[in-house]
Amino acid sequence: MMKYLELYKSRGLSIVKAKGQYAWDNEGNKFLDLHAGYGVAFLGHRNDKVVEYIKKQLDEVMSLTTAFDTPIREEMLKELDPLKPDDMPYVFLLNSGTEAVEFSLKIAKKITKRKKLVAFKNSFHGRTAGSLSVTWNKKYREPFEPLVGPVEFLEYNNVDALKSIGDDVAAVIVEPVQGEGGVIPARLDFIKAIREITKDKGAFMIADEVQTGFGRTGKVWAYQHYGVIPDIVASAKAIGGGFPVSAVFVPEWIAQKLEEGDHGTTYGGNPLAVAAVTAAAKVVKEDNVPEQAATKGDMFMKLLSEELGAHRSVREVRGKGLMIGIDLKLNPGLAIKVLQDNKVLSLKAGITTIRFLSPYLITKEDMEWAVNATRKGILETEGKTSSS
Ligand SMILES: Cc1ncc(COP(=O)(O)O)c(C=O)c1O
Repeated sequence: MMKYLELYKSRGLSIVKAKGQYAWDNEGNKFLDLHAGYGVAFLGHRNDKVVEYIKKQLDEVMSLTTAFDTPIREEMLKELDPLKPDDMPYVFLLNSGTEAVEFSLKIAKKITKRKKLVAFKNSFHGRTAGSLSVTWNKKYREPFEPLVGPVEFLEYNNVDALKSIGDDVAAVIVEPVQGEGGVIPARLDFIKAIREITKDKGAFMIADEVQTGFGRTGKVWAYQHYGVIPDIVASAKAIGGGFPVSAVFVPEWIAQKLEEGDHGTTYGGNPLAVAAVTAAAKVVKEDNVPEQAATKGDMFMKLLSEELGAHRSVREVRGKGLMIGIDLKLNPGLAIKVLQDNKVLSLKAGITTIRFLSPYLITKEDMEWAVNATRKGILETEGKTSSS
């Protein structure tokens, strides 16, 4: 009998159905899904519009390289246009977040003709060679070295540290809110300083919006909270409405410097992925998703702070929009298990943070459900530590 390689620790659940912000296991238990497949299901599981578009496309063309035009691609470009990152009318589709980062780094290296990359402590950009090189966690990186380099890791949210960026740097890659690293929003002065210094030194500023992008933080793109415009935006997760697809956005001047063969992908931009992005873009606009994420995120964060902020093991409730972390002074593993026992799926970030990547459909009742389950998780964690 074959076995699946367990590179992710099993959560001990068999999920048989998911819709909106909920998932059901094989015993009929209903879960509030704030894990959402690492945030992929931000537009809700099996969003009606996304399912409709994929089904329609399945009946037309399923496999095709982007060397051939399709009506669905025309439609996608039209739907994405009002949502595109500022001044970035060119998009290229890939299949995963890590690939979007790989291509972004390649663009920067090719155009600047420089090799050095700058990333930040606690960053996460993926696990293929290029993206892994700019990922901070040594556990992921070291067994596979030498990777792509040289890479310098600077302290996140430290403006002074940016002074070491010289004119040998091809790109500075930054998450506007660090996700895997612990749900840490960048400070305004930090992002502004990155933009200024990269401009000054002729380096690219790459916004890794794989986790933050497409409405989750309360703006379509999280960099838009900071009043700057990066050179390249890498996106994935939410942009496919649940379908595996990623995207790299670039301005005209960069597009003009790229040529045939600079990057490629057999599956990237396939008609099903394109249909999914088209539908996802429609949903984001028609349902005012970023505004909903902003309002609901504020409400959820306020509720979590008010109800749980005073617990002795809670260090901070933080985030942007519906990207929320509850940072504990203890390991969050037990709390995440208790949350799951109370039918709320969440995930870990950094070493001490419970992370909620809620679909935008979350309701006030769902939030109360999550708060109560989190309280139980925190109390049990505190009980364990005080009695041990
Ligand atoms: C900011 C960021 N970049 C890149 C990635 C890698 O994406 P993927 O797992 O789709 O390769 C992730 C995944 O969590 C991420 O959060």
